[in-house]
Amino acid sequence: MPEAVTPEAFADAFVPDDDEIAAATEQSLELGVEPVSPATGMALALAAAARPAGSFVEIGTGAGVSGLWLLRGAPGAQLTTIDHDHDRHVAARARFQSAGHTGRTVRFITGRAADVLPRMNEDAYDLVLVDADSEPVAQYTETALRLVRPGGTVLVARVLQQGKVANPSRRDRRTTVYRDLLRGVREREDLLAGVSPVGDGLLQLVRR
Ligand SMILES: C[S@@+](CC[C@H](N)C(=O)[O-])C[C@H]1O[C@@H](n2cnc3c(N)ncnc32)[C@H](O)[C@@H]1O
Repeated sequence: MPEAVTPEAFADAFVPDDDEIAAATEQSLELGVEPVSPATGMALALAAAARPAGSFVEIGTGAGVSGLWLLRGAPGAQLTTIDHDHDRHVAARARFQSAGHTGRTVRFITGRAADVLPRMNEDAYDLVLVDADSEPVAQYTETALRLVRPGGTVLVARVLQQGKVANPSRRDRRTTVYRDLLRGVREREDLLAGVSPVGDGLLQLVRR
């Protein structure tokens, strides 16, 4: 078992190494993208594994780390991944190919989420991961809930914002956006909602 000083570090160290994900992580950092943490990635893989042949959407490809995790959990799934940054998509495409995922498995849509999402089919996907810009996160989440079929899962990364969301004295715009998102989904009868403190916080929603 790994030795680690904090529960978070322990949870990250517990995740087995994966060369492809390590390479994508390195490339992300070179491109100035913060990828999901190893423990968050494994949480994505575990959620994905429940839909082995599912159709997934990812908002915020980066250099491919979170997408590789989703496909590690469900190698038979199909992933549509959206990012407005062309260079990041070039990098991610290379990483997916290197990991053995062909164009039949991964579809890239290069564009702004606000333009792309309204053109996607509703009730058509099994899982949507939201990990893009923060200001429209509630809007993305609402749209994601329309894209998934009943029983489908929506995951939203980084919802705890380095602990700021849990601290009521923190009222900056970004923190408030995530706090309002969590408040808004907590008691909805059409959802099952939970927050996991993994990484920077992962909101997990199931559409009833
Ligand atoms: C935090 S990074 C995603 C990291 C990635 N999920 C991972 O774990 O490797 C956020 C990504 O969202 C993209 N992005 C930001 N705003 C966007 C928008 N409005 N539409 C589409 N992509 C956006 C950025 O280019 C960036 O690659």
